[in-house]
Amino acid sequence: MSILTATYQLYGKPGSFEKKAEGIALGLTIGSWTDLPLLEQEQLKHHKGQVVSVEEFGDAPHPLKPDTIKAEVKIAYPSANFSADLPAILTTVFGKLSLDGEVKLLDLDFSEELLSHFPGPRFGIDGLRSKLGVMDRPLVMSIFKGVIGRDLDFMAAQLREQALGGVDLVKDDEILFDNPLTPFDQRITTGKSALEAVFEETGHRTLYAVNLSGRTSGLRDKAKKARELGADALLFNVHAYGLDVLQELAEDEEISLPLMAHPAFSGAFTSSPFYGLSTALALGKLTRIAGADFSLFPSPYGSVALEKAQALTLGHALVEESPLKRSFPVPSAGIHPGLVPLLINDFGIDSIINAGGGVHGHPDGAAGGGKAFRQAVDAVLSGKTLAEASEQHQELKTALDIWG
Ligand SMILES: CSCCC(=O)C(=O)COP(=O)(O)O
Ligand SMILES: [Mg+2]
Repeated sequence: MSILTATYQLYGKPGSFEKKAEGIALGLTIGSWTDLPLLEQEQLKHHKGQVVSVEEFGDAPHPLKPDTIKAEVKIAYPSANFSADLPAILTTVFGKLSLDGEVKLLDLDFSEELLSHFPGPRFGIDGLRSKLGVMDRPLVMSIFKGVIGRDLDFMAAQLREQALGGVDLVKDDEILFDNPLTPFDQRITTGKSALEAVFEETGHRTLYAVNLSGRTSGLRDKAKKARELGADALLFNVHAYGLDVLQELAEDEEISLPLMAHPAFSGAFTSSPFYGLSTALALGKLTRIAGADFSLFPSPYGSVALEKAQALTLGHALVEESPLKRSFPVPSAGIHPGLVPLLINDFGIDSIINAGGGVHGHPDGAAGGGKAFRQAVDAVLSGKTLAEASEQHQELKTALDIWG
């Protein structure tokens, strides 16, 4: 029988965790197993959660309750207890438990059999690289900014500038929804012709990820329409909808488009050190399992920073060895060209450098901003410092002068 092992972080008095763990293992599976008649105990034992390990950290007291310490507890759940879908899994391992005091779900370890029920990314890092024909460097992505209240002409001009800067991808900002000035369908068709024009002029290919938004019941048809209209990729605010909605989109053969998961809303259930899910689990492992080809998350050094160890664990969860394809890590927020050496050092070349303000805020416009990022990437890959490269590249020099 296959199992799913959950790792939890708890706080409590030293020596109290075995009992607490046993309570969770029972409470989330067969309830008061020990009070049942022997025959029923025997019949139900295959459904009982098992405490796998309890590790106390005596040197990690609770910051506000110094008589309690941190512990990590692993509990294995028989897969016979749940159907092979994320709503059932999350309800089993962290349903009512998520409401029961300071408990944080750190990780879930899927058996290979259970994992086989999930799609993972349809394209993954290799598929996206093939689409773009870029195999040997981090991709560079920029974000539409200030498009709310503006029309399609503004959008097309901004897209053209970004593409001329040499970025590989441009994505909608996650706060751009359906609206009369830049409707979904026309964003796709207008974007496509703007990017095709740049390709014909320069030979550089840029893909555009349009924000798939609206009521859940309409998403599938909207995504299919996007494909018919020639969309390159879909941005999706997965955590506002739920991971299972992402999975539905990823599995649909008639959609079959790269899916870019935005982290909007996830801070509501990942940011607390005591409650919710770890960011690595929510934005890393589960987002990959559910089928995201890209996962955006706060980088450790930008304007909305994630603690470095968490960001690295998250990035690793997207690319670690697995039967599933790899998702692109996209560390984001407040990124400028001066951060490119750190980004490549920490996330490797199989990652995406993503910037909004760092592209549009460049004094030479978005085209200059895009070029500065591409110059920074080339400098790092050829073993030059950014300062050295900036002697040859004016756009990079300007960016470094402003942002450092
Ligand atoms: C918090 S990760 C998502 C980043 C994002 O959505 C964004 O728009 C970043 O823009 P910036 O101008 O900070 O590059
Ligand atoms: Mg944004």
